Amino acid sequence: MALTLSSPSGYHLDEDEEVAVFESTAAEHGGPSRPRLPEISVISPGLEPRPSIKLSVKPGALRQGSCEGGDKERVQVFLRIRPLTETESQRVEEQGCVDVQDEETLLLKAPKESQNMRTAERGITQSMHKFSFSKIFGPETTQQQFYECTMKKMVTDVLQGENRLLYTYGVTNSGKTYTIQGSGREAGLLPRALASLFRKLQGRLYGAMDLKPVMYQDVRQLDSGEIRVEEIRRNSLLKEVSNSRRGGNTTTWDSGIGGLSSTSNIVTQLEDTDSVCLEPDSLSHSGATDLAEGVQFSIWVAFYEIYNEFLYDLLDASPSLQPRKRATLRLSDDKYGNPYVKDLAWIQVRSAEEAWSVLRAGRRNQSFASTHLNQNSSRSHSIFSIRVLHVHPDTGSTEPPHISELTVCDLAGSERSKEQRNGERMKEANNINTSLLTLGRCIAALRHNQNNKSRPPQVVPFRDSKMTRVLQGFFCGRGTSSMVVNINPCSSIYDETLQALKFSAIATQLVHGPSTKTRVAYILSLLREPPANGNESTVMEEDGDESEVEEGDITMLNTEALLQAIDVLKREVQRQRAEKDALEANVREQVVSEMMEVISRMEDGFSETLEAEKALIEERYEDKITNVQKHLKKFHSEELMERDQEIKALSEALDKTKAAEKSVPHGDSEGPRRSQRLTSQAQCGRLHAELDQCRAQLLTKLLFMTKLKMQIDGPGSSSTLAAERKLEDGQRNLRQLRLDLLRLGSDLQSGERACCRNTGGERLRQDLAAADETLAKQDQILSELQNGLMLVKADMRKQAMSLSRAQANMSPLPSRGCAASITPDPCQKRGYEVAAPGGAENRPPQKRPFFQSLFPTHTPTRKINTCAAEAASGNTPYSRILRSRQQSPTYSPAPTPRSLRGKK
Ligand SMILES: Nc1ncnc2c1ncn2[C@@H]1O[C@H](COP(=O)(O)OP(=O)(O)OP(=O)(O)O)[C@@H](O)[C@H]1O
Repeated sequence: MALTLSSPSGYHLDEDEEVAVFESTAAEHGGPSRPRLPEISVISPGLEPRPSIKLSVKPGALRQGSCEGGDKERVQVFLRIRPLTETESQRVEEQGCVDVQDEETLLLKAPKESQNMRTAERGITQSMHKFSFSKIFGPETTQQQFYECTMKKMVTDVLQGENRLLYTYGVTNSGKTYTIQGSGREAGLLPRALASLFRKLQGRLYGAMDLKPVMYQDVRQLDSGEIRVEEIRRNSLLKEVSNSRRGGNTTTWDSGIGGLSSTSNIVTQLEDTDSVCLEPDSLSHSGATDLAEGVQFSIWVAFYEIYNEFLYDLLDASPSLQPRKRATLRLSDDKYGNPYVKDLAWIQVRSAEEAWSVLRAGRRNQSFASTHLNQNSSRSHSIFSIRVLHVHPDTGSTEPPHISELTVCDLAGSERSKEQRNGERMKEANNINTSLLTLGRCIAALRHNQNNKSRPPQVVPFRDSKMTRVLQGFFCGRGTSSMVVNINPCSSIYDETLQALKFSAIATQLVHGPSTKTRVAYILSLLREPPANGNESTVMEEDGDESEVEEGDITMLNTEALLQAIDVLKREVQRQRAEKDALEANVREQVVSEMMEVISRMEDGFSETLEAEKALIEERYEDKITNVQKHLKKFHSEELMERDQEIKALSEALDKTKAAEKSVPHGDSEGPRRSQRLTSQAQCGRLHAELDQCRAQLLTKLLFMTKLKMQIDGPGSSSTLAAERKLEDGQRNLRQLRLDLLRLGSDLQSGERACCRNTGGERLRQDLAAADETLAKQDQILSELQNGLMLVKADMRKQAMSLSRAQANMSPLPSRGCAASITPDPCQKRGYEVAAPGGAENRPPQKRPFFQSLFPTHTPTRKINTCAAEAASGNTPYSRILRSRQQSPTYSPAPTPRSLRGKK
């Protein structure tokens, strides 16, 4: 099952290629239809799948002696795992995340805290990755063993006229510089290669300086003056090295870019001796090389670095001028479009020691700095080139000597630029990462071109960085390249290690192919039909003017060819544009996905913080609520206690009042209201009885009056009619009075009940006030009724008087006996017939005691009683009004309590 993972390290891959690079071990298991990630991503160098490999082959099981193997056509990629330092072991960095399964297979297992594990947990990637290499070297591998298996053969090849490149790639602090240069007595690949080279060339060295390598891969015949200049330069450099070693001088350069960042006063890791420190038996294994007969070899070396995308010559030291700004070097193309470093110092060396001295001189100028991961971190890509001129001194040939080259490149370590706090370090890290990314893109494009021969070739972006441009030739058929991937087994840098290994996985796909055309050479090849199969230089070969051909001159082409070239270039531009667009889209996509990852990490962080804060706030508020509850409880219990005390006090006061009421039955108005109501109830009853009695009397009187009227006047007498009307009014008033009294009684009873039920002081007071009000109204009604009654009685008296007068007037009339037979006048019995209108005896019997007992201290009642007395006497304004109203034709009886209530 082919995986559709994003391409490693951000290099563009098309689908077919992904199939070749990423294979899944889950394919054999025939997984479910729903796509799911396999447990292990297998990143294989071969196009054919490897058989499954048993796990847990210990690193010690690697065959250290065997260095053969791997496809010769394929670019060799070696993996070297460095041992953990003591400090790292103490930090428990060893978590088994790097597992060597056999000498070609490595299994990476993501540690728990790694980013890879987090993405694996979300199902985006796998947590285990399998990589294959040409050969894996474990932590116990010695420098000698590593040299034997990697570079030894290269030295031989170079002496036989081949071009070879070896470069190290890896995360910072993974052992690249250690591998190339060595440390202490553990000399690295480069010193070993130099020692081996001179050992092989014993007796075959060409000592003269008249032939010098120039430009891309040319040789120049020097004249005597030039030879002298070269000798001076060489001697001064070697002298300077020996002087500085004796005097312990250090050199400080100003890079001119961002202040002092290129310093050589860092303690060199190499032993400061005149000879390369090698094990006694190391050269004995070098073996004899089949060198061509009659050929002598002139060895020239150059050492330069690419720092922040600027080229610096490390052998261009002028002590007299220090400190000074270092001169930057320029990259140029020769007439075939091959790049070379212009004005680079090539120094002829005649022994391993001299080469060693030159190397040390260059190291002093190299840019090192202390970073958070490495105390002595290379901040630049350093390139050491050995050019071997194959000279035929005896033949007298005019042909320039053949030239072969061995280049060793110690790339700066990839790292997270954000880890760098220092601005200069961050800039360096950015530049390092950019150039390494370009290298990755170049390798990916080369592999694409090799794997997709039918498709139009991709432009390899060598020109996007200085480093790729310098090394371009080795990827384009000038020679072969080998890659050493250094890794550090620390779990804390697992994610960076994984990226480095993914990068190398692409390199393992490369095969050494024919040259890829670039620039002028490429254009020329496009113009030739059919392509010139490697003889493209023939067009330009006749041009002897170096200054013209140096940058690649195509102006000598005729117009037709130039127009053709323009068309070709137009098409090329369009294709490149499309490619760049695709690349940009890819980069954008990756940036977005990375941003999304960062955002999701931030989200996780925020939600964690939010949860923590929520919990904290909840805890705080729970505490607050508990406190408030406690205080409220306390407050309420205090309140309740106070209320209880108040109730107690009130009930005591009530008890006291009741007791006082009992003891004082007729207290003042503030006193025992309940007894008043009881008394009033009794009085109402009595009043009711009295009224009934009055009514009976009135009825009797009415009958008597009716009889008298019938007897005296006969029907239709006006005075009798008025009396009848008044009597009817009186009756109506009396009925109303009875009803009101009944209502009063029930009100009093309900008031009494309410009084008993309600224990609240305030409510009691309100009810009492309402009862008082009702009593006052009833008093008023009663007094009105009384007045009405008195008026009726006064009318009756008048009637009685008029009757007696009528009787007196009728005395001459017969039937005195008849009169005697008439029922005696009840008024006479009571003495009404002689009573003066204002006499006290005219008052209704028992009236005063009733009101006095009902409202003993009530002033209005007394007033009413007084008024009633006055009314009875007929002297009060009210009686006068009544009289006037009685006389008026619109007279109506006094308002009843019901009508009063209705008005309210
Ligand atoms: N195989 C090894 N055996 C013992 N020590 C090693 C080995 N590889 C590396 N080291 C030690 O690890 C440390 C870091 O190595 P080195 O400086 O070569 O890393 P680097 O990859 O060049 O780092 P940078 O990219 O930052 O320059 C050094 O102290 C070195 O001595």
